[in-house]
Order: sequence, then C-alpha cells, then structure tokens
Amino acid sequence: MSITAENITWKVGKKVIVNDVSLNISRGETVGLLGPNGCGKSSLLRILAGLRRPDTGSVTLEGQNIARMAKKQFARRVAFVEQHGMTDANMRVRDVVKLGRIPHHSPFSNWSTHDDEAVTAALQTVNMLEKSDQGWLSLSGGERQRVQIARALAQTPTEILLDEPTNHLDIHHQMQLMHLIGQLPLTSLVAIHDLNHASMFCDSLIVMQQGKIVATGTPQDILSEDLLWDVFRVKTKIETSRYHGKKHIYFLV
Ligand SMILES: Nc1ncnc2c1ncn2[C@@H]1O[C@H](COP(=O)(O)OP(=O)(O)OP(=O)(O)O)[C@@H](O)[C@H]1O
Repeated sequence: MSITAENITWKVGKKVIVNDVSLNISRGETVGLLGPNGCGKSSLLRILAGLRRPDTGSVTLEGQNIARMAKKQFARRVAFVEQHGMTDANMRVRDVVKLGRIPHHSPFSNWSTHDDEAVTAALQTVNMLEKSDQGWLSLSGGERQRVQIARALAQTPTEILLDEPTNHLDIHHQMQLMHLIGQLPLTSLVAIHDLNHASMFCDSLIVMQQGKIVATGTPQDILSEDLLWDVFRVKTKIETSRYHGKKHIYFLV
C-alpha cells in the first residue's frame, strides 16, 4: 500500500473532526475524497500530509510510520496542494515552482540542470511555461492554482494530495487538470466536489460524512442515488453514460 491510515482520530477540544478513519490507497491509484462541506476532508488531508498529528491512530507510507520519518525524506515523497494560495510575495512564477525542489537540496548542494528540467517539465504540464516570468500577484485565481500544482509536481513526489484543485478553474482547465491527475504515474488523493468528475477521473472514491468514512470503492460500485441522498441530501438519477461508459449523475429538483 502506498498510503495507509489506521484508526485516525483528530479532535479540536471536545469536537471530533476526523473520527476513526482507516484507509488504504494502492500505489498509482487516483482516489477521490468526497463529502459535504465541513465533513473533515481538508483535516484528513492535512493529517496525511504530516501537517497535523492525529490524537490517535497512525499514517504509514509503504509501511513506514510518517511520525518517524525525517521531514526531508517525507517531503521528497509527498506533495500537498492546499486550497488557499501560498504566498503574498510577488515572486516570479518560475521561482514559485522552484520551491518544489527544496526537499531535494542540502544547504551545500547546487542548483542543477536536473532541477531546471523538473521545473520546466512541471510548468509545461500545467500549461504555464509561457508565464514563467510573470509575477505571482498578477495571475488569475486559476493560473495560481495551476502554478501551485506545478510546484507540487516539481517536487517529483510519489504521492500527491490535492485539496479541491479544480476550485477557481474554468471548465476546460477543470477537465484538463482532472485528466492530468488521473494520468500521473503517482498515487493521488484528491478532495473534489464535482461528483461527475469524480466518477469520470477517479479509480476509486472515499466518501466522508461528519468525520467518518461512510463508503469506499470504485465510482461504478458505490455511486448510488441512495448514497447521494444520505450524504448530500440531493435527489439524483444515475445512469451509465453512453459517451464514456462511466456513471453520470443528473441532479433533480
Ligand atoms: N483548527 C480548527 N479548529 C476548530 N475547528 C476546526 C479546525 N479545523 C477544522 N475545523 C472544523 O472541522 C470541520 C471539518 O473541516 P474541514 O475543513 O476538514 O472540512 P472539509 O470537508 O474540507 O470542508 P469543505 O468542503 O467546506 O472544504 C469543520 O466544521 C471545521 O470548522
């Protein structure tokens, strides 16, 4: 298993935010993390990214407990793209993406052509190479989002955690990004609100409600009208799309 969590619980005061969560994500899988606002998706991602310590339970990467991994070793493996922008400084786009190479350097190592190649490839992947010299503050919300993803890719991680990465993106870039995430030769866990995109682009899904996991499995197996009513309180009609063969959800009023 690439990422395993066992019985993770995280509380703030007496409020249980992540409640006894266990999960197993196989290497190379693209997993969608679904659930209503406030159900604990970001909190769980932050725990898996090593930014929060759970009160109980453990997270392991290929069997290694992350609490016992050196920070740098962890950062070389796991990239995290959070929901909100990462800097107020007016850095050039290329310099923002270069930050992704930090875990690969010691105080004495020099910047190499390999680093340059990783940065260029990451910018190319998100279609931002031609804006390399533009200032961060001059970018649109969607462009910033893509640069943040480039920074994560420049890290050349084996696991990538993304918190609503298609937020701010127009439909073209949403589709392009979800397709890209699905194609990356990495283990990806992506919090996402668009259920049709989750169905189209994810190998499997984890559905949360009030801090707990209430369903896991392939989109084909678990997306059902009953589940979406129970979790999101929406009426739906679900059919297998004759265009892409995946489940397609129609929302009814
Ligand atoms: N540091 C904190 N202190 C207090 N409450 C917190 C803290 N972090 C998260 N919460 C609460 O935990 C709950 C889960 O929040 P979280 O951001 O994980 O949800 P989410 O599923 O990512 O939501 P959304 O879909 O709206 O982004 C929310 O009620 C939130 O207010």
